[in-house]
Amino acid sequence: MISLSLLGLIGVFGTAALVVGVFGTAALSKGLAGKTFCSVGVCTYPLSDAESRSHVKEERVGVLLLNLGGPDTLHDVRPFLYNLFADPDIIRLPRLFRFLQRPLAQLISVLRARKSKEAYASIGGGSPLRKITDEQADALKSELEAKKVSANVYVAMRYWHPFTEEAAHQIKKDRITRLVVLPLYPQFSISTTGSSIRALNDIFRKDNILSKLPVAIIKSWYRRDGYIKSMADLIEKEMQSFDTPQEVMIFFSAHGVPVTYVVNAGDPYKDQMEECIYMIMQELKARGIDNNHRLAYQSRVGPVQWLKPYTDEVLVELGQEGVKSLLAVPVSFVSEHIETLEEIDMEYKELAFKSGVENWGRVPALGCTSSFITDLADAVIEALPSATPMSTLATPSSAQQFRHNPVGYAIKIFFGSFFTLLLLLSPRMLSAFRKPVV
Ligand SMILES: C=CC1=C(C)c2cc3[nH]c(cc4nc(cc5[nH]c(cc1n2)c(C)c5CCC(=O)O)C(CCC(=O)O)=C4C)c(C)c3C=C
Ligand SMILES: [Fe+2]
Repeated sequence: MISLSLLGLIGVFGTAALVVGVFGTAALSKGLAGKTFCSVGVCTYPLSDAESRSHVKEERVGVLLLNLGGPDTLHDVRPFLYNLFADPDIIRLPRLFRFLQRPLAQLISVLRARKSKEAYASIGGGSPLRKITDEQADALKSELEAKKVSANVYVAMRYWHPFTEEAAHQIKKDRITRLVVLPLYPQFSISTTGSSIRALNDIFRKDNILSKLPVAIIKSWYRRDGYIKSMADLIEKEMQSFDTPQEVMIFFSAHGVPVTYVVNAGDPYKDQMEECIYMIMQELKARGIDNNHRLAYQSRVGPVQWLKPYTDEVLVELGQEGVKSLLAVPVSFVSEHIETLEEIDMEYKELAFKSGVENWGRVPALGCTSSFITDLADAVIEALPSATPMSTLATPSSAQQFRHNPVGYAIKIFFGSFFTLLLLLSPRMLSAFRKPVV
C-alpha cells in the first residue's frame, strides 16, 4: 500500500479541511422518518389519493454492494493504480491544485506499478476481489429471498470493473424503485466508503431518474451483533489449531490510513476500529476466551505518519517480548485480497518467524460465511424503510465553506497551494511511492 506523503504533509499544514466530498457524506445516511414500507415481498410506497384509487405500484428492490475493486490481470495493474490515485479522496489536493490530480496519478501509477505487479503476480496474477464480491452478491440475494425479500444485488467497484457507472446504468435499466447501498467495509473511512458514496452521489444527482430513486445508505456496520459473532466464531475456530490455544496472542491487523485523515479531516475510522476490536474481545470473553490481544495497522509506505502502531513494528516487538504463538486477524475488510494473501500470509508471517514467533495462524476473511451473509441480509431489510432520494440530501460545497468563513478559506487556499507546490517538486515525495510495503 502507498502512504501519501504529499497528502499527509499537506494535512500538517492545515489544508485537509479543503477536501470536498469528505464532509458531504456525513448527511447521506439520514433516514426519512414516517415512510411506510413492507419489507416482505411486493411492497408499496405511501400512496397519493389518486394512486391508491387507481393502482398499487410494484416495488423493485435493489441492493448495491460497494467495494474497492482490483486488477483482474497484471496488465490491469497500472490503469487500476491510476484510477486509485486519480481519486481526490486518496490523493487529497487543495482545490487550486486539482488540475494536477491526473498528471500526478499518472506519474505515481507508473512509479508504483512494478512493486504492485510483483505482489499481484505472487497471488496468482490478479486480484480475487471481483470473484469473491460476486459470490457474496449471489449469497446475499439468496439469503434475502429466504427472508421473503426479492431483490437484485449489484456490485459497484471504485477503481476497477464493474465500475460504479456500470452498476448505476444497470439499476436504471432494471427500473429499481428502492435501493439499499451496502459498502463491504465494516468500518467507515473517507478513503473507502466515503469515496465510493461520493462517486455514487455524483452519478445519481446528475441523472433525472436516479436522483429521485429512494436510497438508504448503510455507512458502517461493525457494531452489528451478527458481524461481531461471526468474527468471534472464526477466531475461536482458528485458535483450536494451536497446541496451547490459551497462550495465543490475538493480533488484529487493520488496514492503515494516513494520520491526517483522522486528525485533520475527522475520519472516524480509528475510533470505529478500536470499538470494533473491543466488541469482538467482549464477545470472546463471554465465551470464556480471555487471551491477550493487540491491534496494529498495516500497508503503509512513505515518510508521513500513518495510524500507529505499525503491524511490522509490533510483530518484531512481540517476538522480542517472547510471544511464541500468534493468530493474525485481518479486520478492516471482509474478502481475501492482496493484503491478506501477500502482505500478511507472506511478508508478515516471515517477519514474525524471524522475530522469534514459533507458531503462526491467520483467521480467514469472512467471505460468504453464512452467519455473516444472514446478518448483511438483516441489515438490508432494516435499512429499506429509511430510503430517501439522494437529491434531497445536502452536500456542503466549497462555495458554502467560502460563504461561511471567507478569510479562513482564503488563508487555507493560499498556504495549502504554496506548500503543495513545494512538495510536488520534492524528489523524496516521489520516491516514497516506489518503496516496498514494509
Ligand atoms: C479498509 C480497507 C482499506 C483502506 C482504509 C484503504 C486505504 C488506502 N489504500 C491506499 C492505496 C492502495 N490500496 C490498494 C489496494 C487495496 N486497498 C484495499 C483496502 C483499503 N484501502 C483493498 C481491498 C485493495 C485491493 C486489494 C486487491 O486484492 O486487489 C492499492 C493497490 C495495491 C498495492 O499496490 O499495494 C493501493 C496502492 C491508500 C493510499 C489508502 C488511504 C489513503
Ligand atoms: Fe488500499
